[in-house]
Amino acid sequence: MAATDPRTAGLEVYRVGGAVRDALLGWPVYDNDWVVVGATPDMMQERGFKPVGRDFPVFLHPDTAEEYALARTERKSGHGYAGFEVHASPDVTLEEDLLRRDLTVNAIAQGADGELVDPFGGQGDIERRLLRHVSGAFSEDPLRVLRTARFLARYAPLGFSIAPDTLALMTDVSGSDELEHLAAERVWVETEKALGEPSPEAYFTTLAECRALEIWFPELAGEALAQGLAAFEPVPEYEDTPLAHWRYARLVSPLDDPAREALAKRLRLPNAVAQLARHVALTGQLLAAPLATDAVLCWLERLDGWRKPAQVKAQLALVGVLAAEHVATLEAAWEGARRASPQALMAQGFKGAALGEALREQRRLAVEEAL
Ligand SMILES: Nc1ccn([C@@H]2O[C@H](COP(=O)(O)OP(=O)(O)OP(=O)(O)O)[C@@H](O)[C@H]2O)c(=O)n1
Repeated sequence: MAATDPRTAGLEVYRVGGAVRDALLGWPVYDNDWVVVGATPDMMQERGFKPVGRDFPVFLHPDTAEEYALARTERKSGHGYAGFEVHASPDVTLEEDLLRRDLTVNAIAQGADGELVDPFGGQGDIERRLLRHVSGAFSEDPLRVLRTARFLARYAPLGFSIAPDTLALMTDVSGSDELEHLAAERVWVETEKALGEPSPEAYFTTLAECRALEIWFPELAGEALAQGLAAFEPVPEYEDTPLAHWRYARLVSPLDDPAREALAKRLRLPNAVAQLARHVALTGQLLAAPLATDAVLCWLERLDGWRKPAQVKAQLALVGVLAAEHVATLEAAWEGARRASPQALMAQGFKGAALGEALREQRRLAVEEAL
């Protein structure tokens, strides 16, 4: 497309990153990233590209909305993302831009003629099924520890592993205080993506191996990880609840409540995810023993089942994959208990604490009947 596109005619443009990698793997490519060598921001804007980068010069193509970044080098000068010195100028070469990237498989460029530029052996590493860092610059961005673990969660089924030297670098980064300086939201974004991949357990076992797990997920370090991973599957398909969120909730379901909440707080989880994790833990506890009236009533109460039916339905979907034989019973218990009506009891003269007690007793009887 670059060859015929008037917007990029005369510019030195390469397809880079994930698009080239996935095309070489024979995977579908939905989204192209481009690097532009020898250009200035003015040249891009004159051609109608829209600047979007705050920290470095990136532009959106006015027609395709794909990202075009000017070739740049980066140097670490402090902690976190504020601490990057970016140098983008027309004299930065393609090789220099590729050198600053994380993994060799992500550092392959493809010219308009289809020719690959691969100075760091990315194609060889794709053939060898190896995730390998490009250079020591890998360590300048601690997010790459999580990204590499996430790529393994995606590509492990293809036979990929992490090169020992790269794992050693990841361990060094975890041992410095760099990883702690990441924003919790970025850690969650990587984790959420990893949880949606074909081998999510590879993400967590890799983080354990390079000792990053104990920094961001200390509650899952050691024996807790094996327990969490054993609880990973199966999860249901339920309306809009993403697979990644079910898996997260199952992973942390063996933890005790304070540990689960501490993790949610550290990761600054979206409320919906933290709540799902609580509910999934409740369901796990319910199913760990034979169904008993008080336990079922308590489960329904803690799911806020009278006011929030969707929360019970989601957990019934989970019961459907964990202990299908209980679904009909629990559904009947819930339907029965929901029929208890505060209005009817008020009409009979109940009020205040006595109303609450009478209501609970009616619900208890309905649950008992269903069991
Ligand atoms: N911390 C990062 C983030 C990105 N990159 C580089 O920027 C490219 C694009 O990054 P991104 O879009 O985040 O990832 P993709 O590789 O495209 O992967 P995905 O398939 O997950 O989108 C990567 O391939 C890599 O070359 C990097 O070196 N270090």
